[in-house]
Amino acid sequence: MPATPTTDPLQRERDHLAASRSALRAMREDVQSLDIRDVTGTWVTAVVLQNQIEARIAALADLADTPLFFGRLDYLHAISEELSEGGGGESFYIGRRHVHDADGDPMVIDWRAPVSQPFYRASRTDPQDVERRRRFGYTGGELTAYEDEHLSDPEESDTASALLAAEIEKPRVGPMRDIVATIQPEQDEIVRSDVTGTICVQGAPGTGKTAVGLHRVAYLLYAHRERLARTGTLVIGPNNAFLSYIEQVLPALGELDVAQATVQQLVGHVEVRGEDTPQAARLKGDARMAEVLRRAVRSGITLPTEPCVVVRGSRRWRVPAYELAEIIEELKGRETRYGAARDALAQRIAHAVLVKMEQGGEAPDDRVQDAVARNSAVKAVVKECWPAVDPAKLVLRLLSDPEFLAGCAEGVLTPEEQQAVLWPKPGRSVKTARWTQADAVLVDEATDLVQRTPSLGHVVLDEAQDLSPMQYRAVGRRCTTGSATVLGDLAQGTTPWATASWPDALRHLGKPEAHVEELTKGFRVPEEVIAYASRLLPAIAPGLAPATSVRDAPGSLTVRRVAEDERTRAVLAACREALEHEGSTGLIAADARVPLLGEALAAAGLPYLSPGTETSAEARLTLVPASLAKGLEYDYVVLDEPAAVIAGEPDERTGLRRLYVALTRAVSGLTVLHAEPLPEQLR
Ligand SMILES: Nc1ncnc2c1ncn2[C@@H]1O[C@H](COP(=O)(O)OP(=O)(O)OP(=O)(O)O)[C@@H](O)[C@H]1O
Repeated sequence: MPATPTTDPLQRERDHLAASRSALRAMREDVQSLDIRDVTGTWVTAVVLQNQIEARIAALADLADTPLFFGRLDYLHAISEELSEGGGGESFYIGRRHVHDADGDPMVIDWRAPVSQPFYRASRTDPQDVERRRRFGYTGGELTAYEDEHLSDPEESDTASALLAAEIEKPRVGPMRDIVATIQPEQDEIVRSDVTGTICVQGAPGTGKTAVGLHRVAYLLYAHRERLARTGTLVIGPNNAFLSYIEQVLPALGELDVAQATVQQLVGHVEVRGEDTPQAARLKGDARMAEVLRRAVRSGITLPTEPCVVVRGSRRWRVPAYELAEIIEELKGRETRYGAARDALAQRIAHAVLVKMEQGGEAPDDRVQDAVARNSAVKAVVKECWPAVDPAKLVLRLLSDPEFLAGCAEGVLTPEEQQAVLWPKPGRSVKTARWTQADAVLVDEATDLVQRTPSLGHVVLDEAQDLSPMQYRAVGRRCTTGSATVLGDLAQGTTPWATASWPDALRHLGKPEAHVEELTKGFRVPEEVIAYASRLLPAIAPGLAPATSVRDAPGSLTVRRVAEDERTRAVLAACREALEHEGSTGLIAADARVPLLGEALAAAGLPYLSPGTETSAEARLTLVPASLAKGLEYDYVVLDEPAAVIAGEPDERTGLRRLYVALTRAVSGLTVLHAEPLPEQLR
């Protein structure tokens, strides 16, 4: 603190920043100086405690390039103790984490605390008791500017925030960043919605779906820390390139324990080496397969023809076949998992034996029932009538044996559909079979029919529009007792089974009651570019509202026709031109044209990266196959030959959707180069 308090408001804020930094340092030193030798009992508790302490020290690190606070709220009235995280004052600094001084009074409040909420939600029509909202601007680690809104002042009118604009325009280098400083009211409603409810967000490209999903996890972990630490949280994305792009957002928000996976990784019971035709993939992804599998799993259940005779000591106890059959029929009628019912069968037979023992004058207890359940005669009945099922072997048989499939699929799949589902060559063993991605999902379903899949506390499912009904089921069983955040854009669905309606998708997920929210304000793509791309909407997703953009950037779109033999040279020139600007550049091309363009870039001495490799100030050009562009963004995009992007897909609508994805990746400028005609919508 300076000796004489300054009257310069900016300096006062800088002083508060400096004081908060030293308070944070003191908090860290406090933790570092903890001596656990006296408090720990065993070696194990010592290790656990030490790990917790180290995690806490890491969480209290002061990151030089992330400002400790980005906003301040001045309330008209004092806030209740409970809401203010212990601070009884009227003014709060909002940041990524809570910082308190030596007396325990807050210097910075966590953005997720209730008292911070008006920073995101208060408006002139609903000031929420906020007199002044202040946003801070930073250059490097230095606090250099602030912007005020006097929400309760009727004389003041709304002006666009220059700091928000600057934040959005900041060049993209490196992985995705957090947006805590500028979450918008409609986004905040999703971020802070209740943990018990599943929410589905339909949003045009760049409306912040991914950002909102990640911030929602951070918020839920704050609001329900214990519960979610126990049950776990998971973010699901379309591929590893995407997951590495987003992987640093949550750690930057102090959340280090959120798992990430693709759907394929979730269902990795078998090694995937084969590929399906689109028709086979569509059928295998169809929800009707769940019924086929259910029947397959239960197909081995038979009724006994012989009684079960249990010998104990000198006596023999006999459960007649009809009684065994009754037990089996009763268990079949219940919707318990196959494996659990199998365990129950042994117990039920043992119970029947016990009843006979009692009738015979004995007084057996529970231990006797357990022993009888393990008796070889009982086990033999279980093995015969309710055989153990190996899910992978079962699916292998289903996809290899036409008669078995016909038996299980009768009345569910037509004979032609059954033919399409069968492998072209029967599989010999689980290890050697050419499993496809869709097959792995079937194995996952079968596994769950045998034994319940454990549920997590919360799952974020990004780019959800690309999942098949069977994939939704696979994700759904991982959040049966938890909730989900489903994010997607129907216009960007590029799989043969892409979602046509969110209510259908949510039904397959097992969350039919979920709310569907729509985001339409785009933060990535400039107006001119989004308007151009939106011309495809009537063809690819009629009924969806086109996105607007928060930014008008005249000159951000260039569409140029070039002669075919000039095309590669024009692409190289456009990349060079884009690289003259600050930030990242993506060259997006049809997958088939990527090798050729890679060679051309190398020959021209232009170094480039693949998606998933982090861009840095030195390496700013990424060569992106159109199939991997989803979810990613670059400051400048050069799009090579739209006709080839369309031709790379099995049908025109999917081709146009792939093109829509490619057209919506640019933050500052998009250059489209084509030798072949553009699709009619873009002419
Ligand atoms: N409130 C915000 N403030 C600043 N930047 C934002 C905000 N919301 C979103 N953004 C930025 O806009 C860009 C697009 O966001 P995001 O990737 O989450 O969109 P999306 O809807 O998932 O897009 P897509 O459909 O293409 O996957 C990101 O750079 C993100 O940081």
